Amino acid sequence: MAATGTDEAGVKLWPVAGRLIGLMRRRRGLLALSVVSGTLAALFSLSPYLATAAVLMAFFAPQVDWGFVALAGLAGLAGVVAEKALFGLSTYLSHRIAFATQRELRFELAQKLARVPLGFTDARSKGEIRNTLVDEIEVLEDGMAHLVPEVSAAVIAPLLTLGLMLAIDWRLSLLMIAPMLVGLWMMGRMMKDAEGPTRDYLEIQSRMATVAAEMADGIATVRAFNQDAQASRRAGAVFAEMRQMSDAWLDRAIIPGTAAQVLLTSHLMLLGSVGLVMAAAGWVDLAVFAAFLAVAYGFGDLFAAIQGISHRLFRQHELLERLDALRNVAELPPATGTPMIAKAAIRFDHVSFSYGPREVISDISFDLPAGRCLALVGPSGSGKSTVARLIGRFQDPAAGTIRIGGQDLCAIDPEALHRHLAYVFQDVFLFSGTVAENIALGRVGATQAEIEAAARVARAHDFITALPQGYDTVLGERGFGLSGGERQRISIARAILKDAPILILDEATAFADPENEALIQDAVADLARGRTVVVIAHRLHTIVHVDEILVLETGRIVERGSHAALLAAGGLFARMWQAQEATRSFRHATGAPPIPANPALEAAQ
Ligand SMILES: Nc1ncnc2c1ncn2[C@@H]1O[C@H](COP(=O)(O)OP(=O)(O)OP(=O)(O)O)[C@@H](O)[C@H]1O
Repeated sequence: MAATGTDEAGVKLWPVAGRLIGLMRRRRGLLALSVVSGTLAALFSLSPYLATAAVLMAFFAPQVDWGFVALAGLAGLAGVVAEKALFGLSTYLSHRIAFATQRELRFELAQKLARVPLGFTDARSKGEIRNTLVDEIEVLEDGMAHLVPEVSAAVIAPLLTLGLMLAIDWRLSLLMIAPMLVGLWMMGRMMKDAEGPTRDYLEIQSRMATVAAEMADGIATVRAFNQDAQASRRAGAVFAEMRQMSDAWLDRAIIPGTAAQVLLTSHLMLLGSVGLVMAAAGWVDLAVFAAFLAVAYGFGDLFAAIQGISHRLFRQHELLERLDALRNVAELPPATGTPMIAKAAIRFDHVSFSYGPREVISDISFDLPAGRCLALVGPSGSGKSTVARLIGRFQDPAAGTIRIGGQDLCAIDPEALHRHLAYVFQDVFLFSGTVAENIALGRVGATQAEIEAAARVARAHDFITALPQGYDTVLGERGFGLSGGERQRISIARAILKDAPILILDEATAFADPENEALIQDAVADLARGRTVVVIAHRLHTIVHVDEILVLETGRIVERGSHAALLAAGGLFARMWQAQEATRSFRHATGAPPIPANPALEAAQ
């Protein structure tokens, strides 16, 4: 048994059990009840063997007491009934506790994900997070649910029985447990060997989840680029890796595993043969020997249960480590200041930011008074979105300070901050729910009338009412069924409903249908009016009248000023403008629909 307590690899199973129990500590009353009923069940499980032993001892006595024999038989039977009932109760309770704990863990992790910098979820694949949140916590639940009844069965009852047996005859007791102890020691060695492979196994399993999620999420892109074969090859490589490591583990485990199994079940043979010789020689009482044989028979089952629990606990060890890794991710430091924002003015003071070792924002400063509009322009990858995300404190800057209403962003309560900000991103996330629920994301508790009013301003009401169930139409996992333009308008409706004083707008790059685009721009115009606006602009003619334009290149502000001033300066902005104007003239010359100007930002003045 010692081998299961601490194997030499340093995987200490008792602390793992302790941690699992720790996870369930909130329900310690029920847990105690489960332990008591599990222990009693384990003790009662020995009753048929003890009853048989008693019958055999009575049978070998000089005078057979048939009344006692009948009583022992009945007691054995009653013990079996009690065992099943108590085991059922223990399992029922431990499952209830485990389900509740599982829910708490998932909830805790979901909340945690809301508090970590968004960069964390960017960097880790969605599949990996989903794997921990869904699959790995499911396995932990299994560990928690089976821990108490199985530990009771595997440890407490054998220990008590062993004590009793030792008191009756230590030599026969030794014969009974010696091969088992060697078998358990071998199992411990195997677990030591399995530590690395188990970690690899879980890591590959996590990668498989990532690949599966990518295949499901990116299926359209994969097909569009005719990359089915390539994607299948990538997935196939991970599946093959999993198979290879499972095969290798099987090859390594089969011989010691079989030997351990033989040892764990050979106690009956050893006790039977050596004990018989001892009984024949008169060294032990025949009745005691017969009783030991009966108990040893049941003892084997109990030791087999130790194997089960050790295996389960061993797996939980790795899962707990992975869970801890997620639970211990550093959160954005909590705000220390007041939850109020006085004015919707934004100021960047020498702000820099890096993704890992790579600096993507370098020494950026600007001042955006409340109610004004700032445009961020620049080549792809120049850092426009990163600046916008820093305003929402998706990440904290590595250097410099960002202030809203004169307060350091880090001193503003995150909830207050997000109440003051509305984002309209290009990539609109629609969750599985009705259209109304998706719009109501902008303000919890919004009434149907408010939702509809927002949808009208967002020029979304007409297409929504044309949907099969109108506002009650359920949208798919990623808003399946709505066009890009329609998604944008849902997103604008959300922002209108939110009515935040600061608007961060990532201007949609392209919509095939100019009518749709005109609608969006009208909606944005209404949304932007009277707010402080930061717009990531891709089409330069849409920001002709904004208060200030920042031109970014590789994370630095290379030019700044009004549209006219930047054109006159003849720098990067002027070159970008000329390139876009050339495209617009070409579209005009070829009769392609004109790209409408963006009245939104003019209206925001
Ligand atoms: N999660 C991330 N991890 C590492 N690097 C990132 C991450 N997100 C963005 N970057 C890098 O940061 C730089 C700035 O990206 P950002 O998205 O801010 O540029 P952008 O100007 O908005 O580009 P675009 O116009 O193409 O949207 C880019 O070089 C990009 O590769």
